[in-house]
Amino acid sequence: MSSTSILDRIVATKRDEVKAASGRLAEYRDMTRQVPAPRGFAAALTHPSHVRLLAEVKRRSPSAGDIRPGADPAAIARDYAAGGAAALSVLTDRDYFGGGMDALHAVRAAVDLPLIRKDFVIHPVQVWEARAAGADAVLLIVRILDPSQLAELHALIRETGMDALVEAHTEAELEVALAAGATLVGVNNRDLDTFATDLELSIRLAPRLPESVTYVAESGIRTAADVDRLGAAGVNAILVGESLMRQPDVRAAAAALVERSRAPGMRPA
Ligand SMILES: O=P(O)(O)OC[C@@H](O)[C@@H](O)c1c[nH]c2ccccc12
Repeated sequence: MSSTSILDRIVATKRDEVKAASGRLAEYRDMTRQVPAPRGFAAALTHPSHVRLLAEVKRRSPSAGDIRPGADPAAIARDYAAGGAAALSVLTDRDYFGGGMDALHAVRAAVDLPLIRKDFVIHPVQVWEARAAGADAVLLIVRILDPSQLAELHALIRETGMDALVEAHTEAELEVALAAGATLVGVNNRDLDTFATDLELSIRLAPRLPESVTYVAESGIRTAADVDRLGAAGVNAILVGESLMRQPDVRAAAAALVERSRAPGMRPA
């Protein structure tokens, strides 16, 4: 029996979205002249001895269902900023994650932190659309791109002045990310085909990362003890969505992780 994975379905949806939007590429490119230059996203996630929090606005996911239905992205973003997040991730996929470009625009207007457009990016129009909305970085997922697409999109993101967060889920994908020249790399602890999450993955792969690369551990991060383990492994930043979005007091929850991530000796010298 063959089954279509959720990731395949999401990418099929993206192909439709991109087809509908591709005629607006020039319009988005023109709009980028009116928006402020990108803020340093990777720089905000890099500190010699602290772990930095990249906090995600995430209302829903295919694995968890509703996480915080009806959440106001701008209000969540302000709470994350007040809690000490270094940068924010905004899911712009509508059908599977309950996000949207409207959420990215709203968050851009609400906070000054660097922002990443979190989506399943497969086409240049999505990069220009992100920059036109004031994004400072764009996610690229190795698993859904062939090497020439990855190279093309990576180069385009850098040309716009944004940073690319290149996401891997296996050692082989990590090698592809590094070979593409990525200087900001994420290891997603969640398998996008099965949704199984294993925090150990980003710890196991940490030694593969050169010192010059900013390393982000992604998904399934909940507790101060998780931050300790990831910090000891040398990660620069943690990408956290669901566990923060589920808290009644989002600001306090973010602040608790941030406090831990600044503890002395958090990252090995
Ligand atoms: O909600 P979590 O488990 O804290 O995970 C956040 C983030 O890592 C996750 O949303 C994510 C990482 N890579 C992605 C790619 C597409 C969609 C979502 C993701």
